[in-house]
Amino acid sequence: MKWSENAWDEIENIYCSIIEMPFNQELLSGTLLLERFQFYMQQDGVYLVEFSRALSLIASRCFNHPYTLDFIRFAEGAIVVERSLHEGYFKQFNVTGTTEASPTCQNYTQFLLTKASLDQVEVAMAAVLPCFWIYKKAGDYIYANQHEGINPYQEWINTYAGEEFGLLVEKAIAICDAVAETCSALQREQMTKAFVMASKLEWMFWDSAYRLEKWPV
Ligand SMILES: Cc1ncc(CO)c(N)n1
Repeated sequence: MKWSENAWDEIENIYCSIIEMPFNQELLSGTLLLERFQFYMQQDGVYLVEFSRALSLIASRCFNHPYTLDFIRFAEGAIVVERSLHEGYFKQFNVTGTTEASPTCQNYTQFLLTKASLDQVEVAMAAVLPCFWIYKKAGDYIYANQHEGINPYQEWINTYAGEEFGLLVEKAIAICDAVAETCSALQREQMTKAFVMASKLEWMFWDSAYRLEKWPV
């Protein structure tokens, strides 16, 4: 069994819970309150900047030139999506100003940056994989189950259900499987642990947007 198959089995229940979340169900029906989507967009802007820094760190730590190039491209992709958020949705939905990270966004991005800088690079690669894989799966699910008619969030749905993003995701999974082959059982376990933790944080990210999460102090 490939490492990724086993890792996905570990998070299947988290993924199922993610697609059932009110945020995603309302996104697919187009009924999600604009305020919640705006909150999400703004936090995702913060997230994507830090995510691309984590990917760049991993790129610099790869031993193998093709992987370095792949991670540089992933980092570039995250910045391109962030820019298009600013130029598209931020304008369309009147989202302004810079934002402080919410508690969950802070938790998630710092987790990724810590893994990317301090952990074994294979573990860092596993930590960023849910960001690709869960979004692809959730994007495909939302795309396939969306309702007839106009959905104000269509462009977002198309981004993650799109073929271009799908190719990046396949590559990220294939790299994790290839590096897992070179790891010990203990190291593979650490990869899976990081993968599961990032999946929990993905769940929390949507939940925090739905709740319009604030700092308690
Ligand atoms: C929180 C989050 N995770 C993953 C992605 C997709 O890269 C995103 N845009 N935002």
